Amino acid sequence: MPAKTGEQYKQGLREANNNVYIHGERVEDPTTHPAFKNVIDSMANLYDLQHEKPEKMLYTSPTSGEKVGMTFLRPESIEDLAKRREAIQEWARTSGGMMGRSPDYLNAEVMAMGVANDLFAEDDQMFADNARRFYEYARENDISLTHTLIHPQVNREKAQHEQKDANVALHLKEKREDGIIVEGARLLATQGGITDEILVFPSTVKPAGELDDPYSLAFVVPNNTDGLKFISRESFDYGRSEWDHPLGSRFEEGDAIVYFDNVFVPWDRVFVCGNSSICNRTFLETNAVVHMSHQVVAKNVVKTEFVLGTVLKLMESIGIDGFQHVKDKGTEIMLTLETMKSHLYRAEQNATLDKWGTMTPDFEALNAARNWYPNVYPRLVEILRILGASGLMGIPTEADFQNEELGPIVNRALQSKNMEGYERVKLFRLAWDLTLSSFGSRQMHYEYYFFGDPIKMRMSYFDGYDKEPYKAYVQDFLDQVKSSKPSHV
Ligand SMILES: Cc1cc2nc3c(=O)[nH]c(=O)nc-3n(C[C@H](O)[C@H](O)[C@H](O)COP(=O)(O)OP(=O)(O)OC[C@H]3O[C@@H](n4cnc5c(N)ncnc54)[C@H](O)[C@@H]3O)c2cc1C
Repeated sequence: MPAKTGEQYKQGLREANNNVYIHGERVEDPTTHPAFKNVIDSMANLYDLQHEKPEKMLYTSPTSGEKVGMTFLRPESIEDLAKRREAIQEWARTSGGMMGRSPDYLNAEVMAMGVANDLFAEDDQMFADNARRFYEYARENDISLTHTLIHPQVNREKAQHEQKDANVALHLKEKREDGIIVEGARLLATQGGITDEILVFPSTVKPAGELDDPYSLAFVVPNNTDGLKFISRESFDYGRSEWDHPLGSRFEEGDAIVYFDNVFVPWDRVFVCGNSSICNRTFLETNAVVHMSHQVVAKNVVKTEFVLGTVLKLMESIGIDGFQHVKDKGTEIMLTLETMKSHLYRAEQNATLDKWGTMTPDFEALNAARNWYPNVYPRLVEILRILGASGLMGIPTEADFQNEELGPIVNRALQSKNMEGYERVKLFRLAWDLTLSSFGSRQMHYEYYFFGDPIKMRMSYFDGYDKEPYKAYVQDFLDQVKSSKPSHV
C-alpha cells in the first residue's frame, strides 16, 4: 500500500488488535475508545492530508513508482530538504505543533538508518540489509511507528547488569536459528499501541558499557506481535468538547510503558543484537539524529508561531498590549521564533551530501536549536501564563454558555476589549490548554525531555564543541597586550 488514507490507518489498527491497556483494562478497539479515538482521528487527518495536497505531501517512490509520503524522502539536494520541511510543517500546522509524534519524526529516523546502514554491518551484513529493507517497507506501506529508547528508572547510579533485578529492563534472552527472544520493559512509547510497529533503539545520550551488551538491541516488530503489551498512562483527553479542551480533545497522543513478554523477533527485523559499541554510535553515525532534529526544529518553528499567535491575541483581547513589560514578553517569543527560523535556514543552506549521497542538514545549527528549545519552551508557556493571569481560571465551559440562565451572564461578564464573552473564553481556554491543563503540562514535559535528558545532552554538547579556536583567539589577544612580566613572578 503506498501513501495511506486516514481510513486505511484506522482499519489497520482495528485489524491489528494490538495489546493496549489503559486504566487496568484491555482496549478492544482503540478507534472507538474514548482515550484514543480523538487522537487517532487527528492522525487519520494527517494521512488524508497527504491525498488532499499530493503536490506537497507525496513523491514518487524510486523503487515502486508509487506515490509515497514526502516525510520518507531521502533528500538529495537542498531543494529536497525544503520539500521535506514543507511537508513536516504542513502536518505540524494542523495541531499547532502539539503532536510531537506525528509520523514524520520516526520516518526521518527510519530513512537515515536505512540509507546510512554500514554501521550495522560491523556485526553482520544482514543487519545493514535489514535496515535498508525496513526503510523501503515502511515507505512503501506508510507504516506508522512508535519507539522506545530507555530502560525503566530503577537505579540510575547503576548500569543495567548491576541492577538488583537485572531482568527488569528489556534484554536478549535467547538467540535462535530464526531470530531472538527478548524480555523485559522499555519506556516510553508515545503513541504506543495506536501505531503499526514499534522501533526499539538505544538511548540517544546514555552510552552503555560492554557488560550491558544483552540490553544493547535495535529491532522493529509489529505492535500486535505475540507477547507485546502497551500499558498506557491515564488519558488527558477527558472526553470534553473541542470548545472546552481545544488541544487535549484532539491531540492527546498518550504515552505507554512497553512490556515484552518473551517476544520473538525474526532475524530480518534485527539491526543490532547485543552490541553496546554499535548502539552507542547509532544515532550519530547514521545521521539519524540530524534528520530527526531537522523534523523537530521545523515542527517547533510552527509550535512557536502558534504560541506567539495565542499570546498576541490574548494581549490584544484584554488591552494589555500597550504595556511595556507585556511588549517585552511578546518580543521574547518573537525573538525565539526568529532564532529558530534562522537555525533552520542555516541548517538547510549549509547542508552537504554525506558519504551515502544524502543531503544532510548542518548539524551545528540543528544541534544548537535542539539543545536550546527545551529550556526556552517552558519560558514561552510561562509568559502565556503570566499574561493570562486570572483569565486562565475564569473559563466557564461550553455548557455554561449554553445554559439559558447563565449564558447571557458569562457572555457579558467575560467580554473583553474586542470580543464577546463567548469568543474571549474560547481563546482563553486555548491558552489554558497550552499552559495549565494536564495536556499543556505534558507538552512542557515533552519538550524538555523527549530527545533525552537535556542536562546530559548539554554536557555532551560542551564536550563535543570545538573550543580550541576561541581559546586560541583570546590567548592571541592576551599575547598582544603590551606588558612586561616582572622578573619576580
Ligand atoms: C512526555 C514524554 C514523552 C516521551 N516519549 C518518548 C518516546 O516516545 N520514546 C522514548 O523512547 N522515550 C520517550 N520519552 C522518554 C525520554 O527519552 C526520557 O524522558 C529522557 O531520555 C530522559 O530519561 P529518563 O526519563 O529516564 O530520565 P533519567 O535518566 O531517569 O533522569 C532523571 C533525572 O536524574 C538526572 N540524572 C539521571 N542520571 C544522571 C547522571 N548520570 N548524571 C547526572 N544526572 C542524572 C537527570 O538529569 C534527570 O534530572 C518521553 C518522555 C516524556 C517526558
